[in-house]
Amino acid sequence: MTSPIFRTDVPEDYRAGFACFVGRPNAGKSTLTNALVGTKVAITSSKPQTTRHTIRGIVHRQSHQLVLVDTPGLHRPRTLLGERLNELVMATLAEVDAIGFCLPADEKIGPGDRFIAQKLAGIARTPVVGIVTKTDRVSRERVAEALLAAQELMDFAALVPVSAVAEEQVDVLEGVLAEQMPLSPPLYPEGELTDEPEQRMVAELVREAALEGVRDELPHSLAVVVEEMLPREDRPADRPLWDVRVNVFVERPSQKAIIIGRGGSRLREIGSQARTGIEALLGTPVYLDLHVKVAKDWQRDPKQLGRLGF
Ligand SMILES: Nc1nc2c(ncn2[C@@H]2O[C@H](COP(=O)(O)OP(=O)(O)OP(=O)(O)O)[C@@H](O)[C@H]2O)c(=O)[nH]1
Repeated sequence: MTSPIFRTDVPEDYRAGFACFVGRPNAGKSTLTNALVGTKVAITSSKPQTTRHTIRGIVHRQSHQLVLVDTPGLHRPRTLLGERLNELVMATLAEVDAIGFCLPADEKIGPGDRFIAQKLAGIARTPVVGIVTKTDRVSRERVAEALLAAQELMDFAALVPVSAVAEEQVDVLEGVLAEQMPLSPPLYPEGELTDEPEQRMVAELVREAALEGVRDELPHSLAVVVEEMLPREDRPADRPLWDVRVNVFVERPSQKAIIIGRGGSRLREIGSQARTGIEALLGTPVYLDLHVKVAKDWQRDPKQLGRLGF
């Protein structure tokens, strides 16, 4: 994906490579990525299917480097967008050095998990590590049961129970994933946490804010595009301000009304929450200009999908 930086001071047994997490919606993939990377890179939300884009976080250590590729959930496609997402996931899976299959400890294995297991079985080259997530939510007995159930599901290179929230076993999982990486010098320089363009992360922050507390069907109908991100001219050097112009696309006028809220109240809340995140990300105050637009049936229209960056 990126050309290696050849260093002479790394140990001979240094390992580096790509890993990604799969699992049904809400399995805990984004939270786990954040726990490993230690910074909020991937966007989490209590609503399923929020991770649309491939966002990488990098775990850089003395002995290994893990480049985490956070993919959208692999699920049965219902729309053209769903199909595109699955294609994207399969393409990513074929390229990585290890796959972490997340299975939440607080839920039984279901058809969604079997669907993913069957897909993964088709990628023979890549080792799959089974990860029983959210172990803090259940008893030790239930964790043991979940591990046994996972073992029945498919052949794993290793099986690790973990809690990203309670930070239990995160280091163990990191070690197990590192073992699966090929011998290689680091692929990215130290300190580089993500190679996602900032604009994409800004778009994700707005998307996350817009999804807070809305009805379940809305997430699929939202796309966010950053139109412009510029430092404002005529500002003193010690008091910079960035202008960030963002469009939120929905499919129907009724959805536009939900996002905007009574007298624009929801949109103001979305703007203020997103701005806090964007300011933290960019390290500068921003003026956020948010617009809500209707793009009819964008999920089914290839031309619109292209324009919206899918
Ligand atoms: N208690 C507990 N909750 C967790 C843990 N990991 C994730 N969660 C919660 O589970 C929900 C889903 O987590 P995400 O990390 O967004 O899940 P995801 O698999 O990335 O979800 P999608 O983007 O929808 O595919 C969030 O509300 C998290 O806070 C954990 O270790 N313990």
